[in-house]
Amino acid sequence: MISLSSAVSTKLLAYYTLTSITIAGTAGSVVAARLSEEPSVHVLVIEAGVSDNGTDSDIIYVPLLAGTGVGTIFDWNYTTVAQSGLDGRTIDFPRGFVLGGSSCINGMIYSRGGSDEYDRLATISGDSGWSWKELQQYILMNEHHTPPWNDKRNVGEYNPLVHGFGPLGTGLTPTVFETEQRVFQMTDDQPELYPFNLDPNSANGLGFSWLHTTVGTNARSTSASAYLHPALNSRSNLDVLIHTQVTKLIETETNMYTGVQVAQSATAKRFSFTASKEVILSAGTIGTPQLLMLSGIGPAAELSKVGVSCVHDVPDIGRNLQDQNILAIQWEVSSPTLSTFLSNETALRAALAQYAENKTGIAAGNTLVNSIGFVRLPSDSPLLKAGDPAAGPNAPHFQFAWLNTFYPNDGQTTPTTGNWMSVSIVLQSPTSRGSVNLTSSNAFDHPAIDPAYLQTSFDINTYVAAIKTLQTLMSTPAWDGFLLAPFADAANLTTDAQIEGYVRNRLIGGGVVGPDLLVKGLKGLRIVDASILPSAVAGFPQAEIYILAERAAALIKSSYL
Ligand SMILES: Cc1cc2nc3c(=O)[nH]c(=O)nc-3n(C[C@H](O)[C@H](O)[C@H](O)COP(=O)(O)OP(=O)(O)OC[C@H]3O[C@@H](n4cnc5c(N)ncnc54)[C@H](O)[C@@H]3O)c2cc1C
Repeated sequence: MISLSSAVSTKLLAYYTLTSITIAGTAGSVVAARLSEEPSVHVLVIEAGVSDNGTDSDIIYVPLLAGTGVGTIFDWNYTTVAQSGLDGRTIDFPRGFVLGGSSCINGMIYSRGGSDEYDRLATISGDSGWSWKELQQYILMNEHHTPPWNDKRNVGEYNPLVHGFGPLGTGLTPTVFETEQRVFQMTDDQPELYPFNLDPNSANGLGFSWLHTTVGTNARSTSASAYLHPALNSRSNLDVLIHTQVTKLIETETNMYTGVQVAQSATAKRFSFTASKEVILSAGTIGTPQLLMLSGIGPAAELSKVGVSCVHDVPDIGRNLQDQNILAIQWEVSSPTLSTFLSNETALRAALAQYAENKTGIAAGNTLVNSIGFVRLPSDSPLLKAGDPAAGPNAPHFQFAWLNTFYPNDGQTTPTTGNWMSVSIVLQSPTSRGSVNLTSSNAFDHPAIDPAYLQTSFDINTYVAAIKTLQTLMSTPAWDGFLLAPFADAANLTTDAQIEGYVRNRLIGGGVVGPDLLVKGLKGLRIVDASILPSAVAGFPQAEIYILAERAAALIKSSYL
């Protein structure tokens, strides 16, 4: 890693021709590391945020602390604009502000989504290379299954054949709670209603499964730790700048963007770097459209509102923002869960001390969420009359994840006593579409983020259907003797109107390029990150982003050689 001042004064400007410049998020780190495998390619990686190895990096890497990076120095700490679908609330919209991007602060769930998700991408892009079948090599070169620290074998809990040999470590829980036993009791009791799916990372996108998370043997695996640092430690053709924000893309020739302007604060001096080949924009769903618009590439009418002159009028930039928000229902239960342990400060301190000592114990593995269910609306559901927004006939409409603790929604306070578990509900194919817009021409001002939650009747009614499905499922015999009572807030969710009120009050946030990912109509500018996905992904997005970045890197490499 180098500082901006040394990059400017010596090495990068004086001695090298940069081949490409990328940004160090989840996707960008994969692309940079893969490109640097070719010694003739020199890559500069630029990250606005902090190092993943500095102060407080335990928050990132200790598996038990997953989730606590939100709202810290590792987060951009964005908030949305007021959401009319959420009774006017604004909600937090976390994104990673760190080397490795959001892979350092996310919930660690690694679930690819079934084949329908990728086949839809291939159809929309017109490139069969994005289909499930043709992506297999990139799927396998991205992650590998690792047994947990206690060497639990996980036999019958996953399918080794669908896991590969890539840098990212993924694994299953070392510690099983009663919650998981009950979930799989339910699939055993009623397989026709609640089918067991051996691995949600297989082509099958439906059913109830054990869940992989991005926990290697005993630490979180991120795109920084798995891809970037090993490359950085062993190659001289890769440089990383942190605390350095790209403020603008530079048009180096007509319609060609191979340069970037950077700065360390709103008032600091601007510097620029130019690549001989291209700039690979991987600033994520908020950063990428923001940067394009700051550079005059975007919808002319929106740009003129903040005094940015439009150089290329591209109406789609900043449109179609989709976010899969989360809603939890919590139950008090009869035996200890992770919540029991988390509310015992002495036990928590002892676990963190044990982890610091030898990387073992409850802090060394995923314990929060270990089982998941992907469910479709019934085929005769009136909600599907106007069309089915899911990726295909084997793609889910909603997802339930069982959490071994009290997972608070907006406005709820975690109880200090009792044993708790929660089920989070996530819509898989929301039809509401929002936007990202500039609030000023200053790159350091946060943009206006409007996910437009619950703007369509399909979205709100599918939430209502999902909650009713969950209520049925949680009243099957498998849960007898374990569930005591739902948390007071959710105790009276009987009518559709009561359920809708709960959703709107409690919910929390969770085709600009061609098939080659080059920005249409421009040269030297490619986008590789979640902002190019045309629709929300069933499952969880990070796995699809890693896979997409692997193929993108291969396409880019072959275009250089
Ligand atoms: C709290 C949270 C929980 C999540 N949980 C899960 C989960 O359990 N499973 C899952 O699959 N997905 C999860 N996700 C989503 C997933 O992590 C993201 O979709 C994915 O990591 C995004 O990858 P990306 O490469 O598109 O962007 P990011 O990884 O966000 O990378 C963008 C990078 O660009 C940098 N950047 C932005 N603008 C600039 C600029 N102007 N100059 C320089 N650098 C810039 C950012 O700092 C960041 O490092 C979660 C996300 C969050 C925030």
